[in-house]
Amino acid sequence: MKRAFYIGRFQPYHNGHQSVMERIAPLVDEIVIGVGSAQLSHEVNNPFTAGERLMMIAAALREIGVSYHAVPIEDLRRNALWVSHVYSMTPYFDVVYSNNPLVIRLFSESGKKVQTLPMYRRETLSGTEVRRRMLAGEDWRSLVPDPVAAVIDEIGGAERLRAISSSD
Ligand SMILES: Nc1ncnc2c1ncn2[C@@H]1O[C@H](COP(=O)(O)OP(=O)(O)OP(=O)(O)O)[C@@H](O)[C@H]1O
Ligand SMILES: NC(=O)c1ccc[n+]([C@@H]2O[C@H](COP(=O)(O)O)[C@@H](O)[C@H]2O)c1
Repeated sequence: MKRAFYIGRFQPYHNGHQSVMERIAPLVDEIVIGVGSAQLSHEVNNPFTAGERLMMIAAALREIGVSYHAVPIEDLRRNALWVSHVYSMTPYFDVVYSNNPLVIRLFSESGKKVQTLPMYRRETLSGTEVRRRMLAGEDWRSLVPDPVAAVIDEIGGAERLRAISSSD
């Protein structure tokens, strides 16, 4: 059984994340997905709860049909202990896929195999751009899988983000 680990904040889950999942899925038996900064929500840069992000991931991955475990992971103030913290919360995995320099450094130093993947249409596919468009009232739905847009609509995500932003 080969498992890959992929962590992100998924604020929200977008088509860049989906392209990463599609590329990893054929290479492994299961994907272990870390929902990072799980303690954060209701902030302009982190509007969604860990539970809401789990709903987005479930909706998106139903389309791919990959086996996965999604695990919320809260941040820890000590980077040197973070990899052990992740291990304590996740099923065993063989390889990490990430483009985050700190994540790459911490897992590499622990001896774990780390792979990077090329960014996919990064000029538009970022959580930052999806949130910017939600705030500006521009089209954000085309940047996320349709089932994720449905989840965000169901929880009133764009309205929440605008309300949080205007009370800042
Ligand atoms: N367009 C993309 N193509 C490939 N990988 C991506 C893309 N966008 C993000 N990633 C990668 O997915 C992982 C999780 O990213 P994250 O959830 O922080 O998304 P983000 O779009 O970078 O978010 P934000 O803009 O909110 O900081 C990281 O390793 C990140 O580099
Ligand atoms: N010390 C820590 O808590 C620590 C270290 C490295 C990464 N992380 C988390 O891992 C996730 C990485 O995801 P991104 O690639 O989306 O930034 C983030 O949620 C980040 O906060 C946490």
